[in-house]
Amino acid sequence: MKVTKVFEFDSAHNLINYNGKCEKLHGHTYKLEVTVSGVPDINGLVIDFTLLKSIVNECIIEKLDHQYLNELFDFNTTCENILVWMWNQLYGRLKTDRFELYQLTLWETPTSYATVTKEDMGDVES
Ligand SMILES: Nc1nc2c(c(=O)[nH]1)N=C([C@H](O)[C@H](O)COP(=O)(O)OP(=O)(O)OP(=O)(O)O)CN2
Ligand SMILES: [Zn+2]
Repeated sequence: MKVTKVFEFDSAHNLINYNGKCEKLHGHTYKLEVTVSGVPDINGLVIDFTLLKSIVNECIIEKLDHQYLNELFDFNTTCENILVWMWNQLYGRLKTDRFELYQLTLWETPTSYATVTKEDMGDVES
């Protein structure tokens, strides 16, 4: 079974090696969907949403919210590259005998998003 929690954060960035409006400084209200797969425990929880919130806030949101992403990262701050970083931050924190990180979807605008799954990333550790 899969369970998903949705987060939002606001960050500024500009793309590098890019010819277009996104080479200029601009901001997004990013939306992040974190999906965990596993077997419900005896009380019917795959992972407690409260625990999931606490881990994602610590590993992702507190680091990126109201930040200029180009100052934090040495890679081009595309959705795709940010997702790989997020996966590596979260994978080890969301892996137990009963559940694990399954999918991340990052919305950059209401019409643009990227998704990464375990199939894309394999068994990487943070
Ligand atoms: N494959 C990718 N392409 C682009 C990315 C990206 O992360 N991955 N990022 C950008 C820019 O950061 C830009 O902010 C988003 O582009 P776009 O969807 O074109 O933004 P709009 O505000 O124009 O969205 P509309 O909903 O179409 O108005 C560019 N490309
Ligand atoms: Zn952008």
